[in-house]
Amino acid sequence: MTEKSPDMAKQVADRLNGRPVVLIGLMGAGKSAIGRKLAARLELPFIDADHEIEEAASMSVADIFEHYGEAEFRRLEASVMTRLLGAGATVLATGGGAFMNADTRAAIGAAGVSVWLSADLDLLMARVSRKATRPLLRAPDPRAVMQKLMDERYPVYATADVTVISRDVGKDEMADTVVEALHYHLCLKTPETGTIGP
Ligand SMILES: Nc1ncnc2c1ncn2[C@@H]1O[C@H](COP(=O)(O)OP(=O)(O)OP(=O)(O)O)[C@@H](O)[C@H]1O
Ligand SMILES: O=C(O)C1=C[C@@H](O)[C@@H](O)[C@H](O)C1
Ligand SMILES: [Mg+2]
Repeated sequence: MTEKSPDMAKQVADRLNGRPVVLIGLMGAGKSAIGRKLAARLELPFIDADHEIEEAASMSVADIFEHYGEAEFRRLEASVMTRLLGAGATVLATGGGAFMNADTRAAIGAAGVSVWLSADLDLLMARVSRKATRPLLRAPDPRAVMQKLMDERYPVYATADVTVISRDVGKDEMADTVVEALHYHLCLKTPETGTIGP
């Protein structure tokens, strides 16, 4: 399927003016899948932070957790995020925990435009149950883990510049919705009132 509004995407890309769009959200929210389609619409490079971490460590995220522990993964994640945020205008899909690091959050705020893909528990569980590669969910009750992560993280994710509710619609429709939300944030909203300008 083709994108709905190439003009809108072009205006968003112009307004980004060298800044990355940084996608945040829980596992299964669609950061990687929607991020790839968003990048195509904005004609920007797509970067997946989890993939970059795997390249830097020459091993999978699951293996880093298993062999070095979560704390070491978080250190590596923070350092990779610093590097990626300096890469100019890109669409950057973060790992689900990256925005929970205060330094990383501040760096995202300074360098980029953050977009939270917010999704409810049922949708997330339906999505993540397709693959067993996520180390945090290798637990006796993955749904309870996801609920706990939602409780801890959603108040922090909610500080993102833009929030898009992840709906059970196709990926192209979701990517179009993100373009529209970015267009509203970057091109229509006035900083003073938060409403549509001038
Ligand atoms: N809008 C959508 N419609 C249908 N499937 C989707 C949609 N968004 C994501 N998916 C699918 O859900 C699964 C999880 O999505 P994805 O891997 O993009 O999540 P993520 O936010 O990157 O998660 P993680 O933090 O674990 O990397 C994938 O199989 C993806 O293709
Ligand atoms: O939500 C999280 O903390 C994680 C999400 C994934 O993207 C990976 O970064 C890793 O599995 C941890
Ligand atoms: Mg991902």
